[in-house]
Order: sequence, then C-alpha cells, then structure tokens
Amino acid sequence: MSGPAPASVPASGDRRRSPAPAHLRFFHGPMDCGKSTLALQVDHNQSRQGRSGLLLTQGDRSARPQISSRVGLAHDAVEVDAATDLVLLVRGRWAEGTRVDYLIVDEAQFLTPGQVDQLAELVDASHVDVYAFGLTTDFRTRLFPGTQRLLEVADDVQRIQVEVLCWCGAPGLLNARVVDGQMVREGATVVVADTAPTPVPEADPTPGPEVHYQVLCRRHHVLGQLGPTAAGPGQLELP
Ligand SMILES: Nc1ncnc2c1ncn2[C@@H]1O[C@H](COP(=O)(O)OP(=O)(O)O)[C@@H](O)[C@H]1O
Ligand SMILES: Cc1cn([C@H]2C[C@H](O)[C@@H](COP(=O)(O)O)O2)c(=O)[nH]c1=O
Repeated sequence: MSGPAPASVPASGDRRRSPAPAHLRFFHGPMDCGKSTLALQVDHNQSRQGRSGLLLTQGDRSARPQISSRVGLAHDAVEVDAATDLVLLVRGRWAEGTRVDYLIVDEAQFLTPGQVDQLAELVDASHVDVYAFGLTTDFRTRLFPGTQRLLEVADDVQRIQVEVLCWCGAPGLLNARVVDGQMVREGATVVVADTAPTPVPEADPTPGPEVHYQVLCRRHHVLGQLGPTAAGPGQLELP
C-alpha cells in the first residue's frame, strides 16, 4: 500500500493514542447557544491528551480564520469554503508529516452535503474523530443542507443544552434575521452576521443595510415580533 499514513496513526503504527473507534459527532443549536465555546473546549480537552487536532471554520464572526466564542476564547483555524475537499485537506497535512487525530469543524451548517460525506469518510477510512458544531436551522426555520446531512449520517447528535432565551423569557430555538430593524423571511440562506447590531463606521458614506440575528421562541418567530428592545421599550405588548 502506498500513500501517506492515516491521519490518526503515527508513522510507527502505534495506535495507543486512539484505541476507540473514531466517531462523527454533531452538536447543534441556535445562534449564541455556545457552539464555538464548546468547540474550543473539546479541542482543549483533546489536545491535553496529547492528540493532534485540526480546526476548521468558515465565516467566523471575527471575520478572521479562527474559531471565536463570545465568552472571549479564540483559536486559529483553517478557513474552508464549499470548494474545499476535506479529505484532500487532511491528506495534505499527512503529506507534510503532521498528525491529525481529530477535526473540530465550526459553522458546520455551511458545509455542503458532499463535505459532510468527506468527514464521514475520514472517520471510517482513516479513524479521524470529527466534532462538528453548527446551527440547526436558518432564518426561515429550515435545516441548512450541511446540518441535514450531519443529522442523517453522524454517529452521535446532540442539541446543545445551554438555553438561549427569547425576549419574552421562553427558550429560543429559532433565528430571526433582522435587516434595518425589520425581521425578514426572504433572502439568501447565507448572510454572515452577528446577533448584535453592527455599528456603521462614521466614515462610510454609503452604508449597506444593517443585518443582525436575534434568537426567538417559536411563537414570536411565527408572529415576527422582535420584542420591546428592538421596537423601543414599552412599544409592544408583552405576551
Ligand atoms: N460575559 C459573559 N459571561 C458568561 N458567558 C457569556 C458571556 N458572554 C457570552 N457568554 C455565553 O456565551 C454564549 C455564546 O457562546 P458562543 O460560543 O459564541 O455561541 P455560538 O457559537 O453558539 O453562537 C452565550 O449563550 C452565553 O452563555
Ligand atoms: C440563521 C442564519 C445565520 N447565518 C449566519 C450568521 C452567523 O454568521 C452564522 C452563525 O454564527 P454562530 O456561530 O452560530 O453565532 O451563520 C446565516 O448565514 N444564515 C442564517 O439563516
């Protein structure tokens, strides 16, 4: 057999570091539920065991090639896009002599279904553990294609337990896209933005529409009600 050694197996063939079968694990939830934080915690715990990981992201909120969490943690990551072949990416690391025992994949909702199948191939054929973190649904409450494929093929699927609260206090599971203060239901599936309004730079003479996201409970997502903070205190009736 030719070609580089599988990612998780050191050149010596010593499998002691990875005795259990590899898994594809998917953690999902709405925006702001702690996905990136958990991704960095998993990486921290795995690397403390002497395992070597590769972190992947696309369109991180920091606008940099990194995984960043609102808790304040951040770690450099490889920026991927829809054209990235994830098997080739990992094989490239092997070819450089870098071990890859596990992958941390943030913003996994943006993966194509084919890329999710590549992750499954890395698990099954090369014993790479994959930890993927992503949004459950888009602003229209529909599964992202990458999320759907992960739900179909992952060995283990967990909804993240940290509750994000709607403005009314109920658990918020759905993401609203807010454009210039109005909740919208039409538009491109992917519009990278944060949950807080982005300040428009004073020097910018032609600012585009201001886009941010807000997590709502199902009732207020259906009603399209962003709550008193969005409309100004006291302007909307409380439920
Ligand atoms: N100042 C803070 N102190 C404690 N926790 C915080 C703070 N700011 C944000 N968080 C936590 O960070 C979570 C968001 O984490 P993050 O990993 O950025 O979310 P996601 O990747 O799902 O959008 C919030 O739900 C909240 O629990
Ligand atoms: C709902 C929704 C979100 N997005 C974008 C917005 C953010 O850039 C990311 C999610 O970031 P987080 O780490 O979960 O906070 O996804 C999008 O493009 N389309 C959507 O419908």
